[in-house]
Amino acid sequence: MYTIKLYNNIAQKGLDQFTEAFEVGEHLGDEDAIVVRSANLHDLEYGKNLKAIARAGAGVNNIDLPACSERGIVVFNTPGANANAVKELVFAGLLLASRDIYHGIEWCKTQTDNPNLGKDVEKQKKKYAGNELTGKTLGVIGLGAIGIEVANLAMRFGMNVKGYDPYISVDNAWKMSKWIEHAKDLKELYKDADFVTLHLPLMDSTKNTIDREAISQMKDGVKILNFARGGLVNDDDLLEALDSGKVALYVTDFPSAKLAAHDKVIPIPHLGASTEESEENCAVKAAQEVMDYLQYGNITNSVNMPNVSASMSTPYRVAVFHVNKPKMISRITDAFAQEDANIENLINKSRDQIAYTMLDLDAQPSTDALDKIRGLDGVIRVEVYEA
Ligand SMILES: NC(=O)c1ccc[n+]([C@@H]2O[C@H](COP(=O)([O-])OP(=O)(O)OC[C@H]3O[C@@H](n4cnc5c(N)ncnc54)[C@H](O)[C@@H]3O)[C@@H](O)[C@H]2O)c1
Ligand SMILES: O=C(O)[C@H](O)COP(=O)(O)O
Repeated sequence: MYTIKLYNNIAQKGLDQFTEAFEVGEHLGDEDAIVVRSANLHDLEYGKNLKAIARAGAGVNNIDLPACSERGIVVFNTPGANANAVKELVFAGLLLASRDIYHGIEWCKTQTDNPNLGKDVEKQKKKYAGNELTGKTLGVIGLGAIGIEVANLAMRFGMNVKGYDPYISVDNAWKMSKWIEHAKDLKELYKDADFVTLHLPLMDSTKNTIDREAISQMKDGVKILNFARGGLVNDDDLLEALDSGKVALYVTDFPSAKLAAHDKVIPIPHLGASTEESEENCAVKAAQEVMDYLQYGNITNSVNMPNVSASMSTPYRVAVFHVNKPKMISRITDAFAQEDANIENLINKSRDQIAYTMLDLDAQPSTDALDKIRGLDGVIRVEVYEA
Protein backbone atom coordinates (compact mmCIF):
# COMPACT_ATOMS: atom_id res chain seq x y z
CA MET A 1 0.00 0.00 0.00
CA TYR A 2 1.35 3.43 -0.96
CA THR A 3 0.46 6.57 0.98
CA ILE A 4 -0.32 9.80 -0.88
CA LYS A 5 -0.59 13.01 1.11
CA LEU A 6 -2.62 15.85 -0.36
CA TYR A 7 -1.93 19.53 0.11
CA ASN A 8 -4.61 21.89 -1.30
CA ASN A 9 -7.84 20.77 -2.89
CA ILE A 10 -7.12 18.21 -5.57
CA ALA A 11 -9.96 17.53 -8.02
CA GLN A 12 -11.92 14.36 -7.28
CA LYS A 13 -11.47 13.12 -10.85
CA GLY A 14 -7.73 13.00 -10.18
CA LEU A 15 -8.15 11.24 -6.85
CA ASP A 16 -10.38 8.68 -8.54
CA GLN A 17 -7.38 7.58 -10.63
CA PHE A 18 -5.69 6.05 -7.60
CA THR A 19 -6.32 2.32 -7.33
CA GLU A 20 -6.83 0.35 -4.10
CA ALA A 21 -3.04 0.07 -3.84
CA PHE A 22 -3.00 3.74 -2.72
CA GLU A 23 -4.24 5.36 0.46
CA VAL A 24 -4.92 9.04 -0.24
CA GLY A 25 -5.71 11.85 2.20
CA GLU A 26 -4.78 15.15 3.76
CA HIS A 27 -3.84 13.95 7.20
CA LEU A 28 -1.70 10.91 6.48
CA GLY A 29 1.87 10.53 7.70
CA ASP A 30 4.96 8.74 6.39
CA GLU A 31 3.82 9.43 2.85
CA ASP A 32 5.37 7.93 -0.28
CA ALA A 33 4.29 10.91 -2.35
CA ILE A 34 2.70 14.32 -2.09
CA VAL A 35 0.21 15.90 -4.49
CA VAL A 36 0.14 19.69 -4.21
CA ARG A 37 -1.03 22.83 -6.00
CA SER A 38 0.31 26.19 -4.78
CA ALA A 39 0.94 25.35 -1.10
CA ASN A 40 4.42 26.45 -0.09
CA LEU A 41 6.54 23.36 0.58
CA HIS A 42 9.82 25.18 1.08
CA ASP A 43 9.82 24.41 4.81
CA LEU A 44 8.68 20.83 4.34
CA GLU A 45 10.16 18.21 6.65
CA TYR A 46 11.03 15.45 4.21
CA GLY A 47 9.72 12.14 5.58
CA LYS A 48 12.12 9.23 5.15
CA ASN A 49 9.66 7.48 2.85
CA LEU A 50 8.98 10.45 0.58
CA LYS A 51 9.86 9.57 -3.02
CA ALA A 52 7.85 11.96 -5.15
CA ILE A 53 6.05 15.30 -5.18
CA ALA A 54 3.56 16.01 -7.96
CA ARG A 55 2.59 19.61 -8.59
CA ALA A 56 -0.91 19.52 -10.11
CA GLY A 57 -0.16 22.58 -12.21
CA ALA A 58 2.75 24.33 -13.88
CA GLY A 59 4.77 26.55 -11.53
CA VAL A 60 7.12 24.72 -9.15
CA ASN A 61 8.54 27.74 -7.33
CA ASN A 62 6.68 26.52 -4.20
CA ILE A 63 8.98 23.48 -4.02
CA ASP A 64 12.67 23.37 -3.04
CA LEU A 65 13.97 21.55 -6.12
CA PRO A 66 17.66 21.30 -5.12
CA ALA A 67 16.68 19.83 -1.72
CA CYS A 68 14.48 17.26 -3.46
CA SER A 69 17.18 16.34 -5.98
CA GLU A 70 19.71 15.84 -3.21
CA ARG A 71 17.38 13.31 -1.57
CA GLY A 72 16.40 11.57 -4.79
CA ILE A 73 12.83 12.88 -4.54
CA VAL A 74 11.25 13.18 -7.98
CA VAL A 75 9.27 16.38 -8.56
CA PHE A 76 6.66 16.32 -11.31
CA ASN A 77 4.42 18.99 -12.79
CA THR A 78 1.62 18.72 -15.34
CA PRO A 79 2.81 20.67 -18.40
CA GLY A 80 0.08 22.33 -20.41
CA ALA A 81 -2.76 20.87 -18.35
CA ASN A 82 -4.02 24.30 -17.31
CA ALA A 83 -2.79 26.33 -20.29
CA ASN A 84 -6.20 26.81 -21.90
CA ALA A 85 -7.72 28.06 -18.65
CA VAL A 86 -4.93 30.60 -18.21
CA LYS A 87 -5.10 31.71 -21.85
CA GLU A 88 -8.81 32.44 -21.50
CA LEU A 89 -8.26 34.51 -18.35
CA VAL A 90 -5.39 36.39 -19.97
CA PHE A 91 -7.81 37.39 -22.72
CA ALA A 92 -10.34 38.51 -20.14
CA GLY A 93 -7.44 40.56 -18.74
CA LEU A 94 -6.55 42.00 -22.14
CA LEU A 95 -10.16 43.00 -22.77
CA LEU A 96 -10.44 44.53 -19.30
CA ALA A 97 -7.23 46.41 -20.01
CA SER A 98 -8.40 47.89 -23.31
CA ARG A 99 -11.99 48.81 -22.38
CA ASP A 100 -12.83 50.25 -18.96
CA ILE A 101 -15.38 47.54 -18.24
CA TYR A 102 -14.16 47.23 -14.66
CA HIS A 103 -14.97 50.81 -13.59
CA GLY A 104 -18.10 50.79 -15.75
CA ILE A 105 -19.46 47.82 -13.82
CA GLU A 106 -18.48 49.41 -10.52
CA TRP A 107 -20.45 52.55 -11.45
CA CYS A 108 -23.54 50.56 -12.55
CA LYS A 109 -23.56 48.76 -9.20
CA THR A 110 -23.88 52.11 -7.39
CA GLN A 111 -27.03 53.00 -9.37
CA THR A 112 -29.56 50.65 -7.82
CA ASP A 113 -31.77 53.57 -6.66
CA ASN A 114 -31.57 55.49 -9.96
CA PRO A 115 -34.91 55.39 -11.80
CA ASN A 116 -33.25 57.05 -14.83
CA LEU A 117 -30.44 54.54 -15.16
CA GLY A 118 -31.40 53.68 -18.74
CA LYS A 119 -30.83 57.32 -19.75
CA ASP A 120 -27.89 57.96 -17.45
CA VAL A 121 -25.80 55.11 -18.82
CA GLU A 122 -25.84 56.89 -22.17
CA LYS A 123 -24.40 60.02 -20.54
CA GLN A 124 -21.95 58.13 -18.37
CA LYS A 125 -20.52 55.74 -20.93
CA LYS A 126 -18.00 58.17 -22.41
CA LYS A 127 -16.10 57.89 -19.12
CA TYR A 128 -15.44 54.21 -19.80
CA ALA A 129 -14.64 54.29 -23.50
CA GLY A 130 -11.53 52.41 -24.58
CA ASN A 131 -9.64 50.98 -27.52
CA GLU A 132 -9.75 47.83 -29.59
CA LEU A 133 -7.20 45.05 -29.48
CA THR A 134 -7.06 44.70 -33.25
CA GLY A 135 -3.98 46.41 -34.63
CA LYS A 136 -2.27 46.77 -31.24
CA THR A 137 1.03 45.08 -30.44
CA LEU A 138 1.30 42.39 -27.79
CA GLY A 139 4.70 41.38 -26.40
CA VAL A 140 4.72 37.85 -25.00
CA ILE A 141 7.59 36.93 -22.66
CA GLY A 142 7.88 33.15 -22.36
CA LEU A 143 6.60 30.99 -25.21
CA GLY A 144 5.76 27.82 -23.34
CA ALA A 145 2.40 26.07 -23.01
CA ILE A 146 0.56 29.28 -22.05
CA GLY A 147 2.59 31.89 -23.92
CA ILE A 148 2.13 30.08 -27.24
CA GLU A 149 -1.63 29.82 -26.75
CA VAL A 150 -1.87 33.50 -25.83
CA ALA A 151 0.30 34.53 -28.79
CA ASN A 152 -1.68 32.43 -31.29
CA LEU A 153 -5.04 33.68 -30.03
CA ALA A 154 -3.84 37.28 -30.11
CA MET A 155 -3.05 36.80 -33.83
CA ARG A 156 -6.66 35.75 -34.36
CA PHE A 157 -7.76 38.96 -32.61
CA GLY A 158 -5.85 40.87 -35.28
CA MET A 159 -3.04 41.91 -32.96
CA ASN A 160 0.62 42.17 -33.94
CA VAL A 161 2.52 39.76 -31.73
CA LYS A 162 6.14 39.74 -30.72
CA GLY A 163 7.48 36.84 -28.69
CA TYR A 164 10.62 36.40 -26.62
CA ASP A 165 11.88 33.09 -25.24
CA PRO A 166 15.58 32.23 -25.38
CA TYR A 167 14.86 28.61 -24.38
CA ILE A 168 11.80 27.86 -26.53
CA SER A 169 11.33 24.13 -27.13
CA VAL A 170 11.25 22.76 -30.67
CA ASP A 171 7.73 21.39 -30.08
CA ASN A 172 6.47 24.80 -29.00
CA ALA A 173 8.18 26.53 -31.90
CA TRP A 174 6.25 24.23 -34.25
CA LYS A 175 2.96 25.23 -32.61
CA MET A 176 3.55 28.95 -33.04
CA SER A 177 1.87 30.96 -35.78
CA LYS A 178 4.47 31.90 -38.41
CA TRP A 179 3.27 35.50 -38.23
CA ILE A 180 4.52 35.94 -34.69
CA GLU A 181 7.62 38.11 -34.70
CA HIS A 182 10.71 36.85 -32.95
CA ALA A 183 12.16 39.41 -30.56
CA LYS A 184 15.88 38.72 -30.14
CA ASP A 185 15.93 40.44 -26.78
CA LEU A 186 13.54 42.09 -24.37
CA LYS A 187 14.49 45.59 -25.49
CA GLU A 188 13.24 44.75 -28.96
CA LEU A 189 9.99 43.38 -27.51
CA TYR A 190 9.40 46.34 -25.20
CA LYS A 191 9.91 49.07 -27.77
CA ASP A 192 6.73 48.42 -29.78
CA ALA A 193 4.47 46.67 -27.28
CA ASP A 194 1.16 48.26 -26.29
CA PHE A 195 0.67 45.30 -23.95
CA VAL A 196 3.35 43.15 -22.33
CA THR A 197 2.26 39.77 -20.97
CA LEU A 198 4.42 37.51 -18.77
CA HIS A 199 4.43 33.73 -19.19
CA LEU A 200 7.82 32.68 -17.86
CA PRO A 201 8.58 30.78 -14.63
CA LEU A 202 9.70 32.53 -11.45
CA MET A 203 13.31 31.55 -10.71
CA ASP A 204 16.26 33.42 -9.23
CA SER A 205 17.20 34.49 -12.75
CA THR A 206 13.74 35.85 -13.66
CA LYS A 207 12.88 37.61 -10.38
CA ASN A 208 12.11 41.31 -11.01
CA THR A 209 12.14 40.88 -14.80
CA ILE A 210 9.89 43.93 -14.83
CA ASP A 211 11.84 46.58 -12.97
CA ARG A 212 12.55 50.27 -13.45
CA GLU A 213 15.05 49.63 -16.23
CA ALA A 214 12.73 47.30 -18.14
CA ILE A 215 9.84 49.74 -17.79
CA SER A 216 12.00 52.59 -19.08
CA GLN A 217 12.43 50.65 -22.36
CA MET A 218 8.64 50.33 -22.83
CA LYS A 219 6.27 52.68 -24.65
CA ASP A 220 4.60 55.42 -22.63
CA GLY A 221 1.18 54.18 -21.57
CA VAL A 222 2.05 50.49 -21.86
CA LYS A 223 -0.25 47.99 -20.13
CA ILE A 224 1.31 45.03 -18.34
CA LEU A 225 -0.34 41.68 -17.66
CA ASN A 226 1.08 39.25 -15.14
CA PHE A 227 -0.57 35.85 -15.00
CA ALA A 228 2.74 34.11 -14.19
CA ARG A 229 4.03 35.03 -10.70
CA GLY A 230 4.14 38.16 -8.52
CA GLY A 231 7.91 38.00 -8.01
CA LEU A 232 8.54 38.61 -11.71
CA VAL A 233 7.62 42.24 -11.13
CA ASN A 234 9.30 44.73 -8.82
CA ASP A 235 6.34 46.27 -7.00
CA ASP A 236 8.06 49.52 -6.01
CA ASP A 237 9.30 50.21 -9.53
CA LEU A 238 5.90 49.39 -10.99
CA LEU A 239 4.10 51.58 -8.46
CA GLU A 240 6.32 54.50 -9.41
CA ALA A 241 5.57 53.91 -13.11
CA LEU A 242 1.81 53.63 -12.49
CA ASP A 243 1.85 56.88 -10.52
CA SER A 244 3.79 58.70 -13.23
CA GLY A 245 1.55 57.32 -16.00
CA LYS A 246 4.45 55.58 -17.76
CA VAL A 247 2.54 52.33 -17.20
CA ALA A 248 -1.17 52.90 -17.81
CA LEU A 249 -2.47 49.68 -16.26
CA TYR A 250 -1.37 46.49 -14.53
CA VAL A 251 -3.56 43.39 -14.65
CA THR A 252 -2.37 40.67 -12.32
CA ASP A 253 -3.37 37.25 -11.08
CA PHE A 254 -0.89 37.73 -8.21
CA PRO A 255 -1.91 40.92 -6.40
CA SER A 256 0.34 42.27 -3.65
CA ALA A 257 -1.01 44.33 -0.76
CA LYS A 258 1.02 47.27 -2.04
CA LEU A 259 -0.66 47.35 -5.45
CA ALA A 260 -4.08 45.73 -5.01
CA ALA A 261 -6.04 48.92 -4.28
CA HIS A 262 -4.29 51.13 -6.86
CA ASP A 263 -6.73 52.65 -9.34
CA LYS A 264 -4.59 51.48 -12.27
CA VAL A 265 -4.37 47.89 -11.07
CA ILE A 266 -6.84 45.15 -11.87
CA PRO A 267 -6.21 42.51 -9.23
CA ILE A 268 -7.44 38.95 -9.71
CA PRO A 269 -7.13 36.38 -6.89
CA HIS A 270 -4.99 33.77 -8.69
CA LEU A 271 -7.84 32.37 -10.78
CA GLY A 272 -5.80 31.42 -13.85
CA ALA A 273 -6.08 27.66 -13.40
CA SER A 274 -9.29 27.67 -11.36
CA THR A 275 -11.67 26.08 -13.82
CA GLU A 276 -13.27 22.70 -13.35
CA GLU A 277 -11.65 21.47 -16.57
CA SER A 278 -8.16 22.62 -15.71
CA GLU A 279 -8.28 21.39 -12.11
CA GLU A 280 -9.35 17.98 -13.37
CA ASN A 281 -6.73 17.85 -16.13
CA CYS A 282 -3.97 18.73 -13.67
CA ALA A 283 -5.14 16.32 -10.96
CA VAL A 284 -5.54 13.40 -13.38
CA LYS A 285 -2.10 13.95 -14.88
CA ALA A 286 -0.46 14.35 -11.45
CA ALA A 287 -2.09 11.16 -10.14
CA GLN A 288 -0.99 9.17 -13.21
CA GLU A 289 2.58 10.44 -12.94
CA VAL A 290 2.78 9.48 -9.25
CA MET A 291 1.26 6.02 -9.75
CA ASP A 292 3.52 5.19 -12.69
CA TYR A 293 6.53 6.26 -10.69
CA LEU A 294 5.72 4.56 -7.39
CA GLN A 295 4.66 1.29 -9.02
CA TYR A 296 7.12 1.01 -11.90
CA GLY A 297 9.85 3.63 -11.43
CA ASN A 298 8.81 5.42 -14.63
CA ILE A 299 9.46 9.17 -14.64
CA THR A 300 7.34 11.42 -16.88
CA ASN A 301 7.20 15.21 -16.69
CA SER A 302 9.74 15.56 -13.94
CA VAL A 303 11.23 19.01 -13.44
CA ASN A 304 14.30 17.85 -11.50
CA MET A 305 15.11 14.30 -12.66
CA PRO A 306 15.74 12.67 -16.03
CA ASN A 307 12.53 11.54 -17.70
CA VAL A 308 12.74 7.78 -18.22
CA SER A 309 9.82 5.55 -19.02
CA ALA A 310 9.61 1.97 -20.34
CA SER A 311 7.15 -0.83 -19.79
CA MET A 312 8.65 -3.48 -17.50
CA SER A 313 10.05 -6.26 -19.65
CA THR A 314 10.84 -8.60 -16.72
CA PRO A 315 9.36 -9.45 -13.30
CA TYR A 316 11.83 -7.21 -11.42
CA ARG A 317 13.20 -3.73 -11.89
CA VAL A 318 15.94 -2.01 -9.92
CA ALA A 319 16.12 1.77 -10.23
CA VAL A 320 19.04 3.81 -8.98
CA PHE A 321 19.44 7.57 -8.60
CA HIS A 322 23.09 8.46 -8.56
CA VAL A 323 25.52 11.24 -9.17
CA ASN A 324 26.20 11.76 -12.85
CA LYS A 325 29.86 10.70 -13.01
CA PRO A 326 31.96 8.11 -14.85
CA LYS A 327 31.99 4.37 -14.01
CA MET A 328 28.69 4.39 -12.08
CA ILE A 329 26.93 2.06 -14.52
CA SER A 330 29.71 -0.53 -14.46
CA ARG A 331 29.79 -0.42 -10.64
CA ILE A 332 26.05 -0.90 -10.47
CA THR A 333 26.03 -3.81 -12.93
CA ASP A 334 29.04 -5.36 -11.13
CA ALA A 335 26.83 -5.76 -8.08
CA PHE A 336 24.91 -8.40 -10.03
CA ALA A 337 28.03 -10.27 -11.17
CA GLN A 338 27.56 -13.11 -8.68
CA GLU A 339 23.77 -13.25 -9.12
CA ASP A 340 21.60 -15.62 -11.08
CA ALA A 341 19.58 -12.62 -12.18
CA ASN A 342 20.19 -11.55 -15.76
CA ILE A 343 19.93 -7.88 -16.76
CA GLU A 344 17.57 -7.93 -19.73
CA ASN A 345 17.20 -4.21 -20.21
CA LEU A 346 19.17 -1.24 -18.95
CA ILE A 347 18.37 2.45 -19.38
CA ASN A 348 20.53 5.26 -18.13
CA LYS A 349 19.71 8.95 -18.47
CA SER A 350 21.15 12.00 -16.83
CA ARG A 351 20.00 15.51 -16.08
CA ASP A 352 22.56 18.00 -14.84
CA GLN A 353 24.32 16.43 -11.83
CA ILE A 354 21.94 13.47 -11.43
CA ALA A 355 21.55 10.23 -13.35
CA TYR A 356 18.90 7.52 -13.23
CA THR A 357 19.70 3.92 -14.10
CA MET A 358 16.87 1.45 -14.53
CA LEU A 359 17.68 -2.28 -14.83
CA ASP A 360 15.07 -4.89 -15.68
CA LEU A 361 16.03 -8.29 -14.21
CA ASP A 362 14.64 -11.73 -14.97
CA ALA A 363 14.97 -12.82 -11.31
CA GLN A 364 14.70 -11.22 -7.90
CA PRO A 365 17.82 -9.24 -6.93
CA SER A 366 19.42 -10.40 -3.69
CA THR A 367 19.63 -8.17 -0.61
CA ASP A 368 23.37 -8.50 -0.90
CA ALA A 369 23.43 -7.03 -4.42
CA LEU A 370 21.10 -4.20 -3.42
CA ASP A 371 23.20 -3.39 -0.34
CA LYS A 372 26.31 -3.27 -2.55
CA ILE A 373 24.63 -0.72 -4.81
CA ARG A 374 23.37 1.33 -1.85
CA GLY A 375 26.91 1.39 -0.52
CA LEU A 376 28.47 2.76 -3.72
CA ASP A 377 29.90 6.25 -3.52
CA GLY A 378 27.54 8.57 -5.42
CA VAL A 379 24.39 6.48 -5.07
CA ILE A 380 21.45 8.57 -3.80
CA ARG A 381 18.55 6.11 -3.67
CA VAL A 382 17.73 2.57 -4.82
CA GLU A 383 14.24 1.15 -5.36
CA VAL A 384 13.02 -2.30 -6.42
CA TYR A 385 9.81 -2.78 -8.40
CA GLU A 386 7.85 -5.96 -9.07
CA ALA A 387 5.71 -6.32 -12.17
N1 LIG B 1 -2.11 32.21 -13.16
C1 LIG B 1 -2.10 30.89 -13.04
O1 LIG B 1 -2.98 30.30 -12.45
C2 LIG B 1 -1.01 30.10 -13.70
C3 LIG B 1 -1.30 28.84 -14.23
C4 LIG B 1 -0.27 28.14 -14.84
C5 LIG B 1 1.01 28.67 -14.89
N2 LIG B 1 1.24 29.87 -14.32
C6 LIG B 1 2.60 30.46 -14.35
O2 LIG B 1 2.95 30.62 -15.71
C7 LIG B 1 4.26 30.11 -15.93
C8 LIG B 1 4.34 29.55 -17.34
O3 LIG B 1 3.49 28.42 -17.45
P1 LIG B 1 3.59 27.45 -18.69
O4 LIG B 1 2.62 26.34 -18.45
O5 LIG B 1 3.51 28.22 -19.96
O6 LIG B 1 5.06 26.89 -18.49
P2 LIG B 1 6.08 26.36 -19.61
O7 LIG B 1 7.18 25.71 -18.84
O8 LIG B 1 5.36 25.58 -20.63
O9 LIG B 1 6.63 27.68 -20.30
C9 LIG B 1 7.53 28.57 -19.71
C10 LIG B 1 8.35 29.16 -20.84
O10 LIG B 1 9.14 30.23 -20.29
C11 LIG B 1 10.38 30.18 -20.98
N3 LIG B 1 11.40 30.92 -20.23
C12 LIG B 1 12.17 30.48 -19.22
N4 LIG B 1 13.00 31.47 -18.84
C13 LIG B 1 12.75 32.53 -19.63
C14 LIG B 1 13.27 33.83 -19.72
N5 LIG B 1 14.24 34.23 -18.91
N6 LIG B 1 12.77 34.67 -20.65
C15 LIG B 1 11.78 34.27 -21.49
N7 LIG B 1 11.24 33.04 -21.46
C16 LIG B 1 11.71 32.18 -20.53
C17 LIG B 1 10.69 28.70 -21.12
O11 LIG B 1 11.64 28.48 -22.15
C18 LIG B 1 9.31 28.15 -21.48
O12 LIG B 1 9.13 28.09 -22.87
C19 LIG B 1 4.44 29.04 -14.84
O13 LIG B 1 5.80 28.88 -14.50
C20 LIG B 1 3.65 29.58 -13.70
O14 LIG B 1 4.47 30.38 -12.87
C21 LIG B 1 0.27 30.61 -13.73
O1 LIG C 1 1.43 27.35 -11.74
C1 LIG C 1 0.26 27.02 -11.82
O2 LIG C 1 -0.12 25.94 -12.33
C2 LIG C 1 -0.79 27.98 -11.39
O3 LIG C 1 -0.30 29.06 -10.71
C3 LIG C 1 -2.01 27.37 -10.80
O4 LIG C 1 -1.93 27.28 -9.40
P1 LIG C 1 -3.12 26.56 -8.60
O5 LIG C 1 -3.06 25.12 -8.95
O6 LIG C 1 -2.84 26.82 -7.17
O7 LIG C 1 -4.39 27.21 -9.06
